[in-house]
Amino acid sequence: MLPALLANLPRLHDWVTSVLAASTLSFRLAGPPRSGMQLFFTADPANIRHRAKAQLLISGPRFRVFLSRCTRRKVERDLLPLLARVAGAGAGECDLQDVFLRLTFDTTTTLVFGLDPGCLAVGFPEVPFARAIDDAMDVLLVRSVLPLSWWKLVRRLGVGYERKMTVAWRDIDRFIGDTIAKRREAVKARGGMEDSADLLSSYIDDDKDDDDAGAVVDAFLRDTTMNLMLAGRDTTGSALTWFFYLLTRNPGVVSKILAELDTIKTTATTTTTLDCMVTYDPDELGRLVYLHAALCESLRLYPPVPIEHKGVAAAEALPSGHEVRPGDKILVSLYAMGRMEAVWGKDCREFRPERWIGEDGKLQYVPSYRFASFNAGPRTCLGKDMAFVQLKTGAAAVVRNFEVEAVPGHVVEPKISIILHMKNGFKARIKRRHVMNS
Ligand code: HEM
Repeated sequence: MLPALLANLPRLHDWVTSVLAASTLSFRLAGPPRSGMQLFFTADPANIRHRAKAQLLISGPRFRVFLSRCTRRKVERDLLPLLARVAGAGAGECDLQDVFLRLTFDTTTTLVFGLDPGCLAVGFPEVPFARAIDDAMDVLLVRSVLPLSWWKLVRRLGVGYERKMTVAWRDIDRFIGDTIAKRREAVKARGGMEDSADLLSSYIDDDKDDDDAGAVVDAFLRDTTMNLMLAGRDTTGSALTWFFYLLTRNPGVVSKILAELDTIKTTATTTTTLDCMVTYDPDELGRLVYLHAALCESLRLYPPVPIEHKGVAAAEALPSGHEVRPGDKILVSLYAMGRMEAVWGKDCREFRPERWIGEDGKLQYVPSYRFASFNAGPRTCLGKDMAFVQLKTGAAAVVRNFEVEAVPGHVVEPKISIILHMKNGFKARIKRRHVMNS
Protein backbone atom coordinates (compact mmCIF):
# COMPACT_ATOMS: atom_id res chain seq x y z
CA MET A 1 0.00 0.00 0.00
CA LEU A 2 2.99 2.31 0.51
CA PRO A 3 3.57 2.84 -3.26
CA ALA A 4 -0.10 3.81 -3.64
CA LEU A 5 0.27 6.30 -0.80
CA LEU A 6 3.37 7.84 -2.41
CA ALA A 7 1.69 8.03 -5.79
CA ASN A 8 -1.28 9.81 -4.22
CA LEU A 9 0.62 12.18 -1.97
CA PRO A 10 -0.58 15.33 -3.77
CA ARG A 11 -4.20 14.30 -3.12
CA LEU A 12 -3.50 12.54 0.18
CA HIS A 13 -6.75 13.41 1.96
CA ASP A 14 -8.99 12.26 -0.87
CA TRP A 15 -6.97 9.08 -1.33
CA VAL A 16 -7.14 8.24 2.38
CA THR A 17 -10.89 8.93 2.32
CA SER A 18 -11.46 6.54 -0.57
CA VAL A 19 -9.41 3.75 1.07
CA LEU A 20 -11.21 4.23 4.39
CA ALA A 21 -14.58 4.21 2.67
CA ALA A 22 -13.70 0.94 0.95
CA SER A 23 -12.45 -0.67 4.17
CA THR A 24 -14.11 -1.02 7.57
CA LEU A 25 -13.41 2.67 8.29
CA SER A 26 -9.83 1.87 9.38
CA PHE A 27 -6.66 0.47 7.82
CA ARG A 28 -3.01 -0.16 8.65
CA LEU A 29 -0.10 0.93 6.52
CA ALA A 30 3.39 -0.50 7.05
CA GLY A 31 6.52 1.29 5.82
CA PRO A 32 9.57 -0.34 4.21
CA PRO A 33 11.09 -3.24 6.19
CA ARG A 34 13.11 -2.09 9.23
CA SER A 35 11.86 1.50 8.81
CA GLY A 36 9.79 1.15 11.97
CA MET A 37 6.97 2.99 10.16
CA GLN A 38 3.57 1.69 11.25
CA LEU A 39 0.59 3.91 10.47
CA PHE A 40 -2.99 3.31 11.48
CA PHE A 41 -5.59 5.43 9.67
CA THR A 42 -9.12 5.59 10.99
CA ALA A 43 -12.32 7.49 10.37
CA ASP A 44 -14.36 5.33 12.72
CA PRO A 45 -16.17 7.45 15.33
CA ALA A 46 -16.17 4.44 17.65
CA ASN A 47 -12.38 4.73 17.93
CA ILE A 48 -12.48 8.23 19.34
CA ARG A 49 -15.79 8.52 21.08
CA HIS A 50 -15.21 6.03 23.88
CA ARG A 51 -14.00 8.49 26.54
CA ALA A 52 -16.31 11.28 25.38
CA LYS A 53 -19.31 8.99 25.64
CA ALA A 54 -18.44 7.87 29.18
CA GLN A 55 -17.99 11.51 30.16
CA LEU A 56 -21.32 12.47 28.63
CA LEU A 57 -23.21 9.72 30.43
CA ILE A 58 -21.55 10.33 33.81
CA SER A 59 -22.11 14.08 33.73
CA GLY A 60 -25.66 13.93 32.32
CA PRO A 61 -28.56 15.19 34.49
CA ARG A 62 -30.31 11.84 34.52
CA PHE A 63 -27.30 10.01 35.92
CA ARG A 64 -26.60 12.74 38.46
CA VAL A 65 -30.09 12.41 39.95
CA PHE A 66 -29.65 8.62 40.04
CA LEU A 67 -26.24 9.03 41.71
CA SER A 68 -27.60 11.27 44.48
CA ARG A 69 -30.60 9.04 45.09
CA CYS A 70 -28.65 5.74 45.21
CA THR A 71 -25.81 7.12 47.29
CA ARG A 72 -28.07 8.64 49.92
CA ARG A 73 -30.33 5.59 50.07
CA LYS A 74 -27.38 3.25 50.59
CA VAL A 75 -26.03 5.39 53.42
CA GLU A 76 -29.46 5.67 55.03
CA ARG A 77 -30.57 2.07 54.70
CA ASP A 78 -27.33 0.15 55.16
CA LEU A 79 -24.35 2.15 56.39
CA LEU A 80 -25.96 4.00 59.30
CA PRO A 81 -27.92 1.00 60.64
CA LEU A 82 -24.76 -1.10 60.43
CA LEU A 83 -22.69 1.41 62.40
CA ALA A 84 -25.53 1.80 64.92
CA ARG A 85 -25.43 -1.98 65.48
CA VAL A 86 -21.64 -1.87 65.92
CA ALA A 87 -21.95 1.04 68.36
CA GLY A 88 -24.55 -0.80 70.39
CA ALA A 89 -22.68 -4.09 70.68
CA GLY A 90 -19.80 -4.98 73.00
CA ALA A 91 -16.71 -2.78 72.58
CA GLY A 92 -18.28 -1.04 69.58
CA GLU A 93 -15.34 -1.90 67.34
CA CYS A 94 -15.14 -2.69 63.64
CA ASP A 95 -12.73 -2.56 60.72
CA LEU A 96 -13.84 0.68 59.13
CA GLN A 97 -11.80 -0.01 55.99
CA ASP A 98 -13.78 -3.21 55.37
CA VAL A 99 -17.04 -1.32 55.98
CA PHE A 100 -16.17 1.47 53.53
CA LEU A 101 -14.88 -0.90 50.83
CA ARG A 102 -18.11 -2.90 51.08
CA LEU A 103 -20.14 0.31 50.94
CA THR A 104 -18.41 1.61 47.82
CA PHE A 105 -18.51 -1.80 46.15
CA ASP A 106 -22.30 -1.92 46.56
CA THR A 107 -22.76 1.71 45.50
CA THR A 108 -20.49 1.45 42.46
CA THR A 109 -22.12 -1.82 41.31
CA THR A 110 -25.53 -0.15 41.63
CA LEU A 111 -24.41 2.90 39.65
CA VAL A 112 -22.68 0.90 36.94
CA PHE A 113 -24.90 -2.21 36.65
CA GLY A 114 -28.14 -1.17 38.32
CA LEU A 115 -28.02 -3.83 41.02
CA ASP A 116 -26.83 -3.95 44.60
CA PRO A 117 -24.78 -7.08 45.39
CA GLY A 118 -25.33 -6.65 49.14
CA CYS A 119 -21.72 -6.78 50.37
CA LEU A 120 -22.68 -4.50 53.30
CA ALA A 121 -25.59 -6.71 54.36
CA VAL A 122 -25.75 -8.17 57.88
CA GLY A 123 -23.06 -10.84 58.32
CA PHE A 124 -20.84 -9.34 55.58
CA PRO A 125 -21.52 -12.11 53.02
CA GLU A 126 -18.81 -13.11 50.55
CA VAL A 127 -19.98 -12.01 47.09
CA PRO A 128 -18.31 -14.02 44.26
CA PHE A 129 -18.13 -10.98 41.94
CA ALA A 130 -16.39 -8.91 44.64
CA ARG A 131 -14.01 -11.78 45.47
CA ALA A 132 -13.15 -12.18 41.77
CA ILE A 133 -12.33 -8.48 41.38
CA ASP A 134 -10.09 -8.59 44.48
CA ASP A 135 -8.25 -11.61 43.07
CA ALA A 136 -7.84 -9.96 39.66
CA MET A 137 -6.42 -6.83 41.32
CA ASP A 138 -3.88 -8.94 43.27
CA VAL A 139 -2.69 -10.58 40.05
CA LEU A 140 -2.50 -7.22 38.24
CA LEU A 141 -0.14 -5.99 40.96
CA VAL A 142 2.11 -9.04 40.51
CA ARG A 143 2.07 -8.55 36.73
CA SER A 144 3.02 -4.89 37.04
CA VAL A 145 6.32 -5.74 38.76
CA LEU A 146 7.29 -8.78 36.66
CA PRO A 147 8.90 -8.65 33.20
CA LEU A 148 6.27 -8.92 30.46
CA SER A 149 7.74 -12.11 28.98
CA TRP A 150 7.72 -13.81 32.41
CA TRP A 151 4.08 -13.29 33.31
CA LYS A 152 2.98 -14.06 29.75
CA LEU A 153 4.82 -17.39 30.01
CA VAL A 154 3.18 -18.15 33.38
CA ARG A 155 -0.18 -17.23 31.86
CA ARG A 156 0.39 -19.61 28.95
CA LEU A 157 1.26 -22.37 31.39
CA GLY A 158 -1.85 -21.51 33.41
CA VAL A 159 -0.17 -22.02 36.78
CA GLY A 160 0.29 -20.11 40.06
CA TYR A 161 -1.21 -16.66 40.32
CA GLU A 162 -2.22 -16.75 36.63
CA ARG A 163 -4.54 -19.64 37.45
CA LYS A 164 -6.18 -17.37 40.01
CA MET A 165 -6.64 -14.79 37.25
CA THR A 166 -8.31 -17.33 34.94
CA VAL A 167 -10.81 -18.27 37.65
CA ALA A 168 -11.39 -14.59 38.52
CA TRP A 169 -12.07 -13.65 34.88
CA ARG A 170 -14.50 -16.53 34.53
CA ASP A 171 -16.54 -15.27 37.49
CA ILE A 172 -16.34 -11.65 36.33
CA ASP A 173 -17.40 -12.64 32.80
CA ARG A 174 -20.31 -14.65 34.14
CA PHE A 175 -21.61 -11.84 36.36
CA ILE A 176 -21.25 -9.14 33.71
CA GLY A 177 -22.55 -11.36 30.89
CA ASP A 178 -25.71 -12.23 32.87
CA THR A 179 -26.24 -8.61 33.89
CA ILE A 180 -25.85 -7.31 30.32
CA ALA A 181 -28.42 -9.86 29.10
CA LYS A 182 -30.90 -8.81 31.83
CA ARG A 183 -30.38 -5.10 31.18
CA ARG A 184 -30.85 -5.55 27.42
CA GLU A 185 -34.13 -7.31 28.08
CA ALA A 186 -35.26 -4.65 30.54
CA VAL A 187 -34.45 -1.78 28.18
CA LYS A 188 -36.18 -3.60 25.28
CA ALA A 189 -39.26 -4.47 27.34
CA ARG A 190 -39.72 -0.84 28.37
CA GLY A 191 -38.89 0.50 24.89
CA GLY A 192 -36.23 2.64 26.57
CA MET A 193 -35.07 3.51 30.04
CA GLU A 194 -37.45 4.53 32.74
CA ASP A 195 -36.51 4.22 36.35
CA SER A 196 -32.91 2.93 36.30
CA ALA A 197 -30.27 5.32 35.01
CA ASP A 198 -27.35 2.97 35.67
CA LEU A 199 -24.47 3.37 33.24
CA LEU A 200 -24.90 -0.03 31.61
CA SER A 201 -28.56 0.66 30.77
CA SER A 202 -27.58 4.11 29.50
CA TYR A 203 -24.97 2.61 27.15
CA ILE A 204 -27.50 0.11 25.81
CA ASP A 205 -30.25 2.71 25.51
CA ASP A 206 -27.96 5.31 23.94
CA ASP A 207 -26.82 2.83 21.30
CA LYS A 208 -30.42 2.07 20.37
CA ASP A 209 -30.98 5.65 19.12
CA ASP A 210 -27.55 6.13 17.57
CA ASP A 211 -27.59 5.23 13.88
CA ASP A 212 -23.83 5.66 13.47
CA ALA A 213 -22.71 3.55 16.37
CA GLY A 214 -24.18 0.20 15.40
CA ALA A 215 -24.91 -2.34 18.09
CA VAL A 216 -22.76 -1.96 21.15
CA VAL A 217 -21.11 -5.34 21.32
CA ASP A 218 -21.15 -7.17 24.60
CA ALA A 219 -17.34 -7.34 24.78
CA PHE A 220 -17.20 -3.54 24.67
CA LEU A 221 -19.89 -3.27 27.34
CA ARG A 222 -18.07 -5.76 29.52
CA ASP A 223 -14.72 -3.98 29.26
CA THR A 224 -16.22 -0.53 29.76
CA THR A 225 -18.32 -1.43 32.78
CA MET A 226 -15.46 -3.42 34.30
CA ASN A 227 -13.16 -0.42 33.83
CA LEU A 228 -15.68 1.80 35.63
CA MET A 229 -15.99 -0.73 38.46
CA LEU A 230 -12.22 -0.97 38.96
CA ALA A 231 -11.78 2.78 38.70
CA GLY A 232 -14.64 3.67 41.01
CA ARG A 233 -15.04 1.30 43.91
CA ASP A 234 -11.74 0.86 45.76
CA THR A 235 -10.59 4.43 45.13
CA THR A 236 -13.63 5.90 46.87
CA GLY A 237 -13.52 3.34 49.70
CA SER A 238 -9.84 4.04 50.29
CA ALA A 239 -10.46 7.81 50.29
CA LEU A 240 -13.19 7.47 52.96
CA THR A 241 -10.99 5.24 55.15
CA TRP A 242 -7.99 7.60 55.18
CA PHE A 243 -10.30 10.56 55.71
CA PHE A 244 -11.70 9.07 58.92
CA TYR A 245 -8.23 8.04 60.06
CA LEU A 246 -7.15 11.69 59.72
CA LEU A 247 -10.29 12.88 61.53
CA THR A 248 -9.49 10.64 64.51
CA ARG A 249 -6.16 12.48 64.79
CA ASN A 250 -7.62 15.95 64.24
CA PRO A 251 -10.73 16.48 66.42
CA GLY A 252 -10.67 20.21 65.66
CA VAL A 253 -11.49 19.42 62.04
CA VAL A 254 -14.47 17.28 63.14
CA SER A 255 -15.87 20.23 65.12
CA LYS A 256 -15.58 22.50 62.09
CA ILE A 257 -17.30 19.96 59.85
CA LEU A 258 -20.14 19.63 62.38
CA ALA A 259 -20.50 23.41 62.56
CA GLU A 260 -20.72 23.60 58.77
CA LEU A 261 -23.28 20.77 58.65
CA ASP A 262 -25.43 22.78 61.06
CA THR A 263 -25.78 25.45 58.37
CA ILE A 264 -27.75 23.05 56.20
CA LYS A 265 -31.46 23.77 56.24
CA THR A 266 -33.47 21.10 58.03
CA THR A 267 -35.60 20.73 54.89
CA ALA A 268 -32.55 19.28 53.16
CA THR A 269 -31.95 16.67 55.84
CA THR A 270 -33.72 13.46 56.59
CA THR A 271 -34.13 12.01 60.04
CA THR A 272 -34.29 8.28 59.57
CA THR A 273 -36.86 6.38 61.53
CA LEU A 274 -34.13 4.21 62.99
CA ASP A 275 -32.88 5.86 66.13
CA CYS A 276 -33.24 9.44 64.83
CA MET A 277 -30.19 9.40 62.60
CA VAL A 278 -29.63 12.23 60.13
CA THR A 279 -28.66 12.14 56.45
CA TYR A 280 -28.17 15.03 54.07
CA ASP A 281 -29.21 15.92 50.55
CA PRO A 282 -26.06 15.41 48.38
CA ASP A 283 -26.86 18.61 46.46
CA GLU A 284 -26.80 20.63 49.68
CA LEU A 285 -23.51 19.01 50.70
CA GLY A 286 -22.09 20.05 47.32
CA ARG A 287 -22.00 23.71 48.38
CA LEU A 288 -20.12 23.16 51.67
CA VAL A 289 -16.63 24.65 51.49
CA TYR A 290 -14.96 23.23 54.60
CA LEU A 291 -16.09 19.63 54.00
CA HIS A 292 -14.77 19.82 50.43
CA ALA A 293 -11.48 21.30 51.62
CA ALA A 294 -11.06 18.58 54.27
CA LEU A 295 -11.65 15.84 51.69
CA CYS A 296 -9.16 17.39 49.25
CA GLU A 297 -6.61 17.67 52.05
CA SER A 298 -7.05 13.98 52.85
CA LEU A 299 -6.77 13.03 49.16
CA ARG A 300 -3.58 15.09 48.94
CA LEU A 301 -1.90 13.20 51.81
CA TYR A 302 -3.37 9.79 50.96
CA PRO A 303 -4.14 9.63 47.22
CA PRO A 304 -6.04 6.38 46.55
CA VAL A 305 -3.91 5.86 43.42
CA PRO A 306 -0.44 6.35 44.95
CA ILE A 307 1.59 5.77 41.79
CA GLU A 308 0.78 6.55 38.17
CA HIS A 309 2.45 4.49 35.45
CA LYS A 310 3.23 5.95 32.04
CA GLY A 311 4.89 4.09 29.17
CA VAL A 312 7.33 5.94 26.93
CA ALA A 313 6.53 5.64 23.23
CA ALA A 314 9.36 7.80 21.83
CA ALA A 315 12.59 9.31 23.13
CA GLU A 316 11.85 12.60 24.83
CA ALA A 317 13.33 15.10 27.26
CA LEU A 318 11.01 15.81 30.20
CA PRO A 319 10.50 19.39 31.44
CA SER A 320 12.83 18.50 34.36
CA GLY A 321 15.57 17.87 31.77
CA HIS A 322 15.66 14.09 32.26
CA GLU A 323 15.72 12.02 29.11
CA VAL A 324 13.49 8.99 28.66
CA ARG A 325 13.64 6.28 26.02
CA PRO A 326 11.02 4.05 24.35
CA GLY A 327 10.16 1.13 26.64
CA ASP A 328 10.98 3.11 29.82
CA LYS A 329 8.29 3.24 32.50
CA ILE A 330 7.67 6.57 34.16
CA LEU A 331 6.36 6.25 37.71
CA VAL A 332 4.73 9.42 38.97
CA SER A 333 4.44 9.21 42.76
CA LEU A 334 1.21 11.05 43.56
CA TYR A 335 1.76 10.05 47.19
CA ALA A 336 5.11 11.85 47.31
CA MET A 337 3.83 14.80 45.28
CA GLY A 338 1.28 15.57 48.00
CA ARG A 339 4.07 15.67 50.60
CA MET A 340 6.68 17.77 48.85
CA GLU A 341 7.72 20.94 50.68
CA ALA A 342 8.60 22.48 47.32
CA VAL A 343 5.00 22.00 46.19
CA TRP A 344 2.93 22.48 49.38
CA GLY A 345 5.15 24.48 51.72
CA LYS A 346 6.73 23.79 55.11
CA ASP A 347 3.53 22.40 56.65
CA CYS A 348 3.11 19.91 53.79
CA ARG A 349 2.81 16.93 56.20
CA GLU A 350 0.06 18.54 58.27
CA PHE A 351 -3.63 17.90 57.75
CA ARG A 352 -4.83 21.46 57.33
CA PRO A 353 -8.04 21.89 55.28
CA GLU A 354 -7.68 25.68 55.57
CA ARG A 355 -4.94 25.61 52.91
CA TRP A 356 -7.70 25.02 50.31
CA ILE A 357 -9.74 28.06 51.37
CA GLY A 358 -8.96 31.63 50.27
CA GLU A 359 -9.29 34.79 52.34
CA ASP A 360 -12.71 35.35 50.78
CA GLY A 361 -13.88 32.07 52.37
CA LYS A 362 -14.22 30.38 49.00
CA LEU A 363 -12.39 27.32 47.70
CA GLN A 364 -9.09 28.24 46.07
CA TYR A 365 -8.30 27.04 42.57
CA VAL A 366 -5.51 24.47 42.65
CA PRO A 367 -4.32 23.23 39.24
CA SER A 368 -4.64 19.48 38.66
CA TYR A 369 -0.93 19.06 37.93
CA ARG A 370 -0.28 20.22 41.52
CA PHE A 371 -3.14 18.34 43.17
CA ALA A 372 -2.83 15.27 40.98
CA SER A 373 -4.78 12.72 43.03
CA PHE A 374 -7.31 12.50 40.17
CA ASN A 375 -4.53 12.61 37.55
CA ALA A 376 -4.07 15.53 35.17
CA GLY A 377 -4.30 16.08 31.42
CA PRO A 378 -6.22 14.08 28.84
CA ARG A 379 -6.52 10.93 30.99
CA THR A 380 -7.83 12.74 34.02
CA CYS A 381 -10.31 10.87 36.21
CA LEU A 382 -13.80 10.72 34.71
CA GLY A 383 -15.44 10.00 38.04
CA LYS A 384 -14.14 12.90 40.15
CA ASP A 385 -17.51 14.57 40.69
CA MET A 386 -19.17 11.23 41.21
CA ALA A 387 -16.54 10.38 43.84
CA PHE A 388 -17.10 13.66 45.70
CA VAL A 389 -20.86 13.04 45.87
CA GLN A 390 -20.24 9.64 47.46
CA LEU A 391 -17.50 10.89 49.77
CA LYS A 392 -19.52 13.85 51.04
CA THR A 393 -22.72 11.86 51.52
CA GLY A 394 -20.97 9.09 53.47
CA ALA A 395 -18.63 11.36 55.43
CA ALA A 396 -21.32 13.87 56.50
CA ALA A 397 -23.72 11.17 57.68
CA VAL A 398 -21.06 9.32 59.69
CA VAL A 399 -19.60 12.47 61.25
CA ARG A 400 -23.04 13.77 62.23
CA ASN A 401 -24.30 10.52 63.76
CA PHE A 402 -21.18 8.88 65.21
CA GLU A 403 -17.97 9.56 67.07
CA VAL A 404 -15.12 7.57 65.59
CA GLU A 405 -11.91 6.79 67.48
CA ALA A 406 -8.96 4.69 66.41
CA VAL A 407 -8.57 1.60 68.61
CA PRO A 408 -5.48 2.28 70.78
CA GLY A 409 -2.43 0.27 69.75
CA HIS A 410 -3.77 -0.52 66.28
CA VAL A 411 -1.01 0.14 63.73
CA VAL A 412 -2.07 2.01 60.62
CA GLU A 413 0.27 1.78 57.65
CA PRO A 414 -0.16 1.72 53.87
CA LYS A 415 -0.29 -1.61 52.09
CA ILE A 416 1.79 -2.06 48.96
CA SER A 417 -0.99 -2.39 46.41
CA ILE A 418 -2.31 -0.64 43.31
CA ILE A 419 -4.82 1.21 45.51
CA LEU A 420 -3.66 2.78 48.76
CA HIS A 421 -5.25 0.45 51.31
CA MET A 422 -4.33 0.10 54.98
CA LYS A 423 -2.23 -2.99 55.57
CA ASN A 424 -3.93 -3.97 58.83
CA GLY A 425 -7.31 -2.46 58.11
CA PHE A 426 -8.59 0.41 60.24
CA LYS A 427 -9.81 -0.80 63.62
CA ALA A 428 -12.11 1.89 64.97
CA ARG A 429 -14.39 2.35 67.96
CA ILE A 430 -17.83 3.72 67.08
CA LYS A 431 -20.13 5.64 69.44
CA ARG A 432 -23.47 7.31 68.76
CA ARG A 433 -23.33 11.11 68.72
CA HIS A 434 -26.55 12.24 70.33
CA VAL A 435 -26.73 15.77 69.02
CA MET A 436 -29.81 16.63 67.04
CA ASN A 437 -29.55 18.59 63.83
CA SER A 438 -30.54 22.21 64.37
C1 HEM B 1 -11.58 9.31 45.32
C2 HEM B 1 -11.89 8.61 44.25
C3 HEM B 1 -11.10 8.55 42.98
C4 HEM B 1 -9.78 8.85 42.74
C5 HEM B 1 -8.75 9.37 43.72
C6 HEM B 1 -9.53 8.59 41.33
C7 HEM B 1 -8.31 8.77 40.71
C8 HEM B 1 -8.05 8.46 39.38
C9 HEM B 1 -6.75 8.51 38.76
C10 HEM B 1 -5.44 8.89 39.45
C11 HEM B 1 -6.91 8.14 37.47
C12 HEM B 1 -5.81 7.99 36.40
C13 HEM B 1 -5.38 6.54 36.38
C14 HEM B 1 -4.34 6.26 35.33
O1 HEM B 1 -4.41 6.79 34.23
O2 HEM B 1 -3.44 5.48 35.64
C15 HEM B 1 -8.31 7.87 37.26
C16 HEM B 1 -8.85 7.48 36.06
C17 HEM B 1 -10.16 7.15 35.89
N1 HEM B 1 -11.16 7.23 36.84
FE1 HEM B 1 -10.96 7.81 38.77
N2 HEM B 1 -10.68 8.14 40.75
C18 HEM B 1 -11.67 8.11 41.72
C19 HEM B 1 -12.99 7.72 41.55
C20 HEM B 1 -13.55 7.38 40.35
C21 HEM B 1 -14.94 7.02 40.17
C22 HEM B 1 -16.02 7.00 41.26
C23 HEM B 1 -15.08 6.70 38.86
C24 HEM B 1 -16.35 6.28 38.13
C25 HEM B 1 -16.82 5.10 38.20
C26 HEM B 1 -13.79 6.87 38.20
C27 HEM B 1 -13.56 6.67 36.87
C28 HEM B 1 -12.33 6.81 36.26
C29 HEM B 1 -12.08 6.45 34.87
C30 HEM B 1 -13.12 5.93 33.87
C31 HEM B 1 -10.72 6.68 34.64
C32 HEM B 1 -9.97 6.45 33.32
C33 HEM B 1 -9.94 7.75 32.52
C34 HEM B 1 -9.17 7.56 31.22
O3 HEM B 1 -8.15 6.88 31.21
O4 HEM B 1 -9.61 8.12 30.22
N3 HEM B 1 -12.89 7.29 39.14
N4 HEM B 1 -8.99 8.08 38.43
